[in-house]
Amino acid sequence: MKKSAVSSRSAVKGTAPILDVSALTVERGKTIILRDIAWRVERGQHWVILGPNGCGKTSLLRALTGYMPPTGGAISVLGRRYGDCDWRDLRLSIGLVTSALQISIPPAETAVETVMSGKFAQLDLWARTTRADRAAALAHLRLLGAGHLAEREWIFLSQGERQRVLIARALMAKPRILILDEPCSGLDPVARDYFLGFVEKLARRRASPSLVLVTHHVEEITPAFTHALLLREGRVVADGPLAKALTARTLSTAFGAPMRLARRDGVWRIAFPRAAGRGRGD
Ligand SMILES: Nc1ncnc2c1ncn2[C@@H]1O[C@H](COP(=O)(O)OP(=O)(O)OP(=O)(O)O)[C@@H](O)[C@H]1O
Repeated sequence: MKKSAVSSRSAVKGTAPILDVSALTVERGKTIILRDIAWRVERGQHWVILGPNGCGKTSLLRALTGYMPPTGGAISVLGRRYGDCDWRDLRLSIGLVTSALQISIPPAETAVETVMSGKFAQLDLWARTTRADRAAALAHLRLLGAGHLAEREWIFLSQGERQRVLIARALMAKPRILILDEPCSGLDPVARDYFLGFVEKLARRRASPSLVLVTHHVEEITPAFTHALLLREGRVVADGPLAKALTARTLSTAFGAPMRLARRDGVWRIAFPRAAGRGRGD
């Protein structure tokens, strides 16, 4: 039986995975950016994607959101496959919070306006919104601990505040999966800890979309994350439940350097064996 037939049947039953990526390959010229990626996100799972610079994380996100057409394989969202239906429709099920968005926000736009613009997953459309949209936007801001910022203009928001406003904005479209692309970059350690507290709170809500956190840092994996996908050179090194997929061995393979991994007081940490501490002064 063809895979698409299986997918659409399970969608009818309401049992389709939220995201189903199979044999995904992306090539540009002679460069193979992603090779034969298989990845499945089921309801209630929260994933972390880890891997070194250039391993293909951003390319995978771009493929998932329809901006990087694959050269092979298939991507389905809730049983509906890219190529078989309007990709803009599928896009609405996938919220993406990425720093690339930040330059597109008008500097004088208030936080609540920015959040309302997320209803259509497009910029500059808040003028078509209603009082109910405004109430929803304020509720999302409050959920992210940013209710007090509602009338503050974008240009005045700190980096951590901007990230929370962009997450509230992404929630306006009621996505089934919410991708946070390196959301902690640029945050100081205290702001990072505070921000991760909100991510954890969001993940633990019953109505939360499945979260996908893209990061280089294991410290950012809060307890609500259940699964991990590790990439290296465009390939999957490991995927599955955290306890199985995230080990010293898989991390060392993904990052191409020996590492130790430990979890203390709920916080993951890596350490480098002494001999591998190149240039660290010890
Ligand atoms: N359109 C393209 N044409 C050719 N090569 C590309 C293209 N887009 C990305 N690449 C290459 O694919 C590889 C993966 O890039 P990608 O940006 O997905 O990595 P990444 O894991 O997100 O890296 P980082 O952690 O540094 O953000 C890189 O070597 C990049 O130069």
